[in-house]
Amino acid sequence: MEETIKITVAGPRGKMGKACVEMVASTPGFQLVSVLDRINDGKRLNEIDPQFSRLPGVPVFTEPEKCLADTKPDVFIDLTRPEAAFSHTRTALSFGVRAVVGTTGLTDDQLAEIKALADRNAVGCIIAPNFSLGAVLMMKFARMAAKFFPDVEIIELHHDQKRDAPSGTSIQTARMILEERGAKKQGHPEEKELMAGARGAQISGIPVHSVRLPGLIAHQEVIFGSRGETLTIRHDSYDRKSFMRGIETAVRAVMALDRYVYGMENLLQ
Ligand SMILES: NC(=O)C1=CN([C@@H]2O[C@H](COP(=O)(O)OP(=O)(O)OC[C@H]3O[C@@H](n4cnc5c(N)ncnc54)[C@H](OP(=O)(O)O)[C@@H]3O)[C@@H](O)[C@H]2O)C=CC1
Ligand SMILES: O=C(O)C1=N[C@H](C(=O)O)C[C@H](O)C1
Repeated sequence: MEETIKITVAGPRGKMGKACVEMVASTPGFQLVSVLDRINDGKRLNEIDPQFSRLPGVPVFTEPEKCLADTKPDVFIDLTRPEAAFSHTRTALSFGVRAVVGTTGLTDDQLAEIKALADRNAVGCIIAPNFSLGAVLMMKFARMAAKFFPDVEIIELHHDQKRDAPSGTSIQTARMILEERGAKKQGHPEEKELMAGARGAQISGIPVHSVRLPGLIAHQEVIFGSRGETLTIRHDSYDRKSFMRGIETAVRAVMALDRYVYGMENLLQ
């Protein structure tokens, strides 16, 4: 029989954290041993949200070190904010606790520091800007298409409570496209932006446009253009449950890892 995987979730009052707590609590072989919150130290999970009334015994911590030392998880999942995620993940890896990080907005320098720590300590760490299978396939299909359609723009659309722009998924999509076609200037060589931002953010020549509206969850279009045709690859998350299968996969995968992996596309070969 497989051993139970003990898990801590950081960000349990957040949109993703709530969905993740539900997933962990209802997945056979997973045990939620603690949650790490910004507030509510010393309380129980059922006291901070009635949604979790059936999980009365789960302790809430605000100090990562105490949380990890007292409850000894096998895997630490972070779904918070970039600065918190950076600090939490370094702490987890220093404690020898494997990490699965979904929080977006970490800088390249922060990611490099986390990678160095995970690899040096030989502790598994998976960071993914998008855990949904459809989004990972969208990124892979976009990389394939770029070989034949080098001109591309990305439109990412999210709920209006999202703090980071452009989204982690759109940045990773652009980077995967760049692996195939390299950096290049698109559009007219003398193009001028009459209003700042009109042509979006530029990732090595790929324009990325961010839309934030109530009613949306997480959506992205990758539009390729060529003579007389366009190809649009679109993905839509209509429910945060779409990310949970990937987090479950990442938790199982990180148990067998002794190094850093960025992106679910590197696990789903
Ligand atoms: N990889 C993926 O597949 C996905 C990634 N994301 C990313 O996940 C992150 C969370 O998204 P979402 O749930 O929508 O955001 P929310 O704002 O709904 O939730 C973030 C939560 O983190 C809490 N938090 C902030 N600082 C700390 C801290 N130091 N310790 C513990 N908790 C803290 C916040 O508490 P408070 O409000 O009190 O500050 C809040 O409850 C974002 O970076 C988002 O981009 C989202 C969807 C999918
Ligand atoms: O904040 C969100 O909601 C999401 N964030 C991730 C990102 O920045 O790409 C993943 C998904 O798009 C939802």
